[in-house]
Amino acid sequence: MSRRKIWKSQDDIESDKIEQSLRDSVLAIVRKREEKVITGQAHNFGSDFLGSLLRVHHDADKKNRISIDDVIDECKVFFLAGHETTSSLLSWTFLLLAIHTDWQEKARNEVFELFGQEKPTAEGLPRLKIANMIINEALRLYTPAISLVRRVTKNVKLGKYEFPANMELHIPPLALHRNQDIWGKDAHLFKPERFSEGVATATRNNPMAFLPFGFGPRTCVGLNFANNEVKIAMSIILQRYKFTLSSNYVHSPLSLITVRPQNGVQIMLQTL
Ligand code: HEM
Repeated sequence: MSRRKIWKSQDDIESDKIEQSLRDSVLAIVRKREEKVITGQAHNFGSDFLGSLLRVHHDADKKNRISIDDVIDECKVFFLAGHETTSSLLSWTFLLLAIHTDWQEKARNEVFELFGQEKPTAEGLPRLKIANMIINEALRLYTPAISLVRRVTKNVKLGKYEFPANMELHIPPLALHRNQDIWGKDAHLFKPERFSEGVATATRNNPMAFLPFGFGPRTCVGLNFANNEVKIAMSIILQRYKFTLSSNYVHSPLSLITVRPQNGVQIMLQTL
């Protein structure tokens, strides 16, 4: 049953407007892509995510089709889930590299060894071992998503705990990521070397100890995409600049869907 408010506050009106304009923007992109096929400028909808959605939307068999509202919703989910999280990870990674310039130097050396002054390549990205360790350590200390939500489908007994059906569980990855029993007394310190032998060794084969992308069937579908995106941005910046933290920076992590630096991360760039 859909619920409609009889009286709308100023915030409700504003939020409806924003939703409508978001929908209109996505719809304009969708229509532009469709137009290309209709006018014969393109033979198909494209090989990216939007192309895949449009193929299903226009499937010859009506039973397989998804509605235009589904297409728009999927685009909104991927845009929001993919943008906020990755920008949060990039910000924290650069904060940590601006403070720990020894690791910045190690990461830069690796980038130069693999790519020189050239653009990062798809084959080279999985070989960025130091960058991977740094990204994992940033994800551990400043995990962008600080709550994973699950609903209990039936009564369950787990050890001394009983969970009734329909209960909502909020799992806090940050509490696990900074737990000294799991990570040791230096759990609060930035030490990418923890991940030198991979995540399984760092967590002593406890997959629940490190949950930046969640776990199980609903684990983040953009995990590899995000990892590559951050590695590309990191490589391009490291190839061009050295950087340190500005004295204007005030540490104030703010939890607003993701955890972000409230006032941004101010860094001082020095051209190489
Ligand atoms: C650093 C970047 C990212 C982080 C930390 C992150 C984190 C997460 C987490 C914690 C979940 C919930 C998993 C669970 O409940 O077990 C999730 C789900 C999801 N993420 Fe990401 N994500 C990131 C980037 C992306 C990107 C780039 C995309 C898309 C391009 C994306 C798309 C999604 C989607 C669609 C879901 C829902 C999956 C489902 O319910 O089946 N994420 N993400």
